[in-house]
Amino acid sequence: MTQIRFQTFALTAEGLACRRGGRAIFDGVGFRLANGEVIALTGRNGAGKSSLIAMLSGRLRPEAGSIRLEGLDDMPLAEAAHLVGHRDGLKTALTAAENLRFAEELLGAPGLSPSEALATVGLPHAGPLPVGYLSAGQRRRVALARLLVASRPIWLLDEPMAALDTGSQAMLSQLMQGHLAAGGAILAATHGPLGLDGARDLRIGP
Ligand SMILES: Nc1ncnc2c1ncn2[C@@H]1O[C@H](COP(=O)(O)OP(=O)(O)OP(=O)(O)O)[C@@H](O)[C@H]1O
Repeated sequence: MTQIRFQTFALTAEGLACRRGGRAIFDGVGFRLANGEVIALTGRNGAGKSSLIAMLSGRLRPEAGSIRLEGLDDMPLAEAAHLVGHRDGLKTALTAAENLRFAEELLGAPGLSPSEALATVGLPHAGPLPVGYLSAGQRRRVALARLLVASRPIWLLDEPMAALDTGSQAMLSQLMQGHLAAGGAILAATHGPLGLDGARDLRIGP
């Protein structure tokens, strides 16, 4: 049985509005996300899914509305959330293990070691390889392995299944299930199924 790792928390967004390049992208977006919950963020291309994730990770200011994290001893959302964006954010000249060591030091809250995390995502031999040598799906899996080297309660994932083959998609569903069972929460922008029971749909845009 999975052990609960995370304290009680609730992330609440109300009346969020987004404007980019002078254009209104969405407004009136709200949700509540607490321990063990998952939200599948859906909407057409350009609806603003990545923009909403950027707001939640503190990289983009909402035009209106509020984002509030309660619990977790008043930890700021930027420290509680783990972002895997749709660009993988890896340093291509560094090896897979070096990328994960970098993430471990940057993000704190140690989880698995880089080699354990790589084995978990099915890349046990990729540690010494420069990330630039890896395929798109393998790079994606290294990016997802960052979720495991630093233990943070809220996962913000932008198109996490992109570039993954069927087996890797199943592996990711299992990782997400484990995170939820440990008391974590997930908000994932997606165009397809996440393979998780009980995911709530949050659709933005027309
Ligand atoms: N830095 C920026 N400056 C101006 N406009 C931007 C910027 N980034 C995104 N946009 C615009 O904001 C809108 C929302 O983009 P966003 O990437 O959030 O959509 P999305 O729902 O994630 O799309 P997709 O499904 O294609 O990934 C788009 O019209 C996009 O062109």
